[in-house]
Amino acid sequence: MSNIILSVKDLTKKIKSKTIVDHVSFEVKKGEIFGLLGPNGAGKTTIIRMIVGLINKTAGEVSINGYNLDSKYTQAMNQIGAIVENPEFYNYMSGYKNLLHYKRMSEKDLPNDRIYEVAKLLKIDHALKQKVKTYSLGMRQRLGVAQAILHSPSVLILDEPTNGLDPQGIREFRENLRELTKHGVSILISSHLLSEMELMCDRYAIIEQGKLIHIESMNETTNLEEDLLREVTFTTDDSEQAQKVIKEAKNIPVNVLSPTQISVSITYNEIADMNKLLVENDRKVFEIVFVKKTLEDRFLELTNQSTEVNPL
Ligand SMILES: Nc1ncnc2c1ncn2[C@@H]1O[C@H](COP(=O)(O)OP(=O)(O)OP(=O)(O)O)[C@@H](O)[C@H]1O
Repeated sequence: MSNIILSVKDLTKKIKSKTIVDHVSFEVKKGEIFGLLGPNGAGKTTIIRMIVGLINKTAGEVSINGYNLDSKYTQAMNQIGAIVENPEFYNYMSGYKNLLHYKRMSEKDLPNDRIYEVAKLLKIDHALKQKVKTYSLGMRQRLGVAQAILHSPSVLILDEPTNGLDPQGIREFRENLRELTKHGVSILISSHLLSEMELMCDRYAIIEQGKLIHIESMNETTNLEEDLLREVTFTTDDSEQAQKVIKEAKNIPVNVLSPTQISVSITYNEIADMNKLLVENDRKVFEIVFVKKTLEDRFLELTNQSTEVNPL
């Protein structure tokens, strides 16, 4: 069985003469959380709407768990669970009844136990008897995911799912999604919030003006071995002396940040040498801080934008 659950090839959407999505290709693997990241208007929602069959694509191919969206539409759709707009519920019915109603509409003959199973997975089992109108936004969101995965899809697709959630809600939601991946569900998620994507995704694609400009895995973003210059801060007993030692030995710029702190731009592999140099020249080194590259750094490097994307 293939490890690729969702495959998108040359997906394109034109509306009149405007190309909104331009030959976008990516793959989502089993059990991974894959992010579509990009500023407002980049085309993320349009990509998702094409994948879930809400709008027609102009060109390209989508297959979900091996089923081609064009030739095996029903089978492909059965593999998808999605929340593209805010999920709608019957507010005066309980969470359980909402899920039961949804289950009855499902093509699959699902056992009632499946309701408890998904509710437990999303940690709303304690609230199943309560009316949905009493649910917090976070709980409604989780009920939406429970509903979307009721029929055991291979891939869950979420468009900006944390919009409006508070930090605690976002955190819980993140944990819920991670839990789902442990049960083999793959997740495609879109967001313009860099920090959120950084914590949530295993891999992400950057979308800009309808084009996919880069795919990267989160470990690449924080890969310490790569040969890139980073800001490293050394806390020593004497900044002036430390600066002198480094300048004489290495002839590189040294910033004095405080009487005890200096910073230099070096690679990860040079940190140990720099420490040795300072110690051998009688400096006491108390702390070394290596500034890891964040997703925001990568985003700005790749897109050259001053950032429409909220860096929070
Ligand atoms: N039906 C349409 N007709 C014309 N233009 C459209 C249509 N749908 C989307 N667009 C345009 O396509 C571009 C991409 O929109 P899309 O909603 O996919 O972006 P997005 O990355 O999801 O951004 P957001 O986070 O704001 O939803 C935007 O410039 C939008 O105005």
